[in-house]
Amino acid sequence: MEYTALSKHTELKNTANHGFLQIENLVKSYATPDKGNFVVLDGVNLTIGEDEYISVIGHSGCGKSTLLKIIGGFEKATSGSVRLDGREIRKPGADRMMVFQNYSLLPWLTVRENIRLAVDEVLKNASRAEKISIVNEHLAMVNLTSAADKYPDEISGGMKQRVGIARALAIRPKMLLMDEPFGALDALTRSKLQRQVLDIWENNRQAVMMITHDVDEAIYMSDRIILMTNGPAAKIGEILEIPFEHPRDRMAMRNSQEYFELRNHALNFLDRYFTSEE
Ligand SMILES: Nc1ncnc2c1ncn2[C@@H]1O[C@H](COP(=O)(O)OP(=O)(O)OP(=O)(O)O)[C@@H](O)[C@H]1O
Repeated sequence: MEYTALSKHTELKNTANHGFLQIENLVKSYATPDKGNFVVLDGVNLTIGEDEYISVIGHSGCGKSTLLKIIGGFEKATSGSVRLDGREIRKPGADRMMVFQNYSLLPWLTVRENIRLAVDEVLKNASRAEKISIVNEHLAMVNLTSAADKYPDEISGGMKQRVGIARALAIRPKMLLMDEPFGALDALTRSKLQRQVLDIWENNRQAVMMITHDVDEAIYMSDRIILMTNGPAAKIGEILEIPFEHPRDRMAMRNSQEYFELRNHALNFLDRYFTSEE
């Protein structure tokens, strides 16, 4: 299969002024009992702007979640540096919130209480009235006001994911880190929630890094797509710039020649790496 070169949209290294999150020469390896040192990420360089929506795509096991966890402060880099707003990331912090695929809600708390707990932990100096107002605002933002007093096992997967997103946004992080946030949802719910997340982001822009396996989702939502090479020792293979203005019209985008080219380019990249492994 021929690999289309979209040079106007791709770059191997960041040269633009996106310096809110700065990742330099990031290496992550694990000591294993049988195979010695196992290198997962081998020299990742990336900078992201404070209001940019970034997606990360790559084959299973290439280290996408590891990258996100290092930015989240849950894993330590073996070498290299990761800075947010000029400060080295060493541990988790309220400036970065994670949204996982498996919801991770506390089952003994209601929807409202799950969001309130995060607000209480992070916004310690806010008054009670302010906290109530923040929780209500974020419940409304994801259309969950009427489900506020239900427990996680009384609501659907899409609703649970909306609680996770509302909880993450309620503490007003500088950066939102999402690990396949729509992966467990049916196609219709997925599409609605993608739109909802974009609506929220467009009204209140912040830095977002989202892992996905879905090229269409990545093109629809992101400003840039990070295409990872296969692991072990994965790196950034290419960065694909998505030129469509926000807010985006999914149907109009999909019918454009440019969308078709971007989609093929990303799929060919993934195919090429997949084939080279065989
Ligand atoms: N604590 C650990 N110890 C040893 N190896 C690990 C550890 N955590 C992750 N790995 C390895 O690092 C590699 C990357 O894992 P990671 O979960 O980041 O990949 P991924 O790209 O997110 O995969 P997927 O798309 O399947 O979720 C895998 O080979 C995994 O087995």
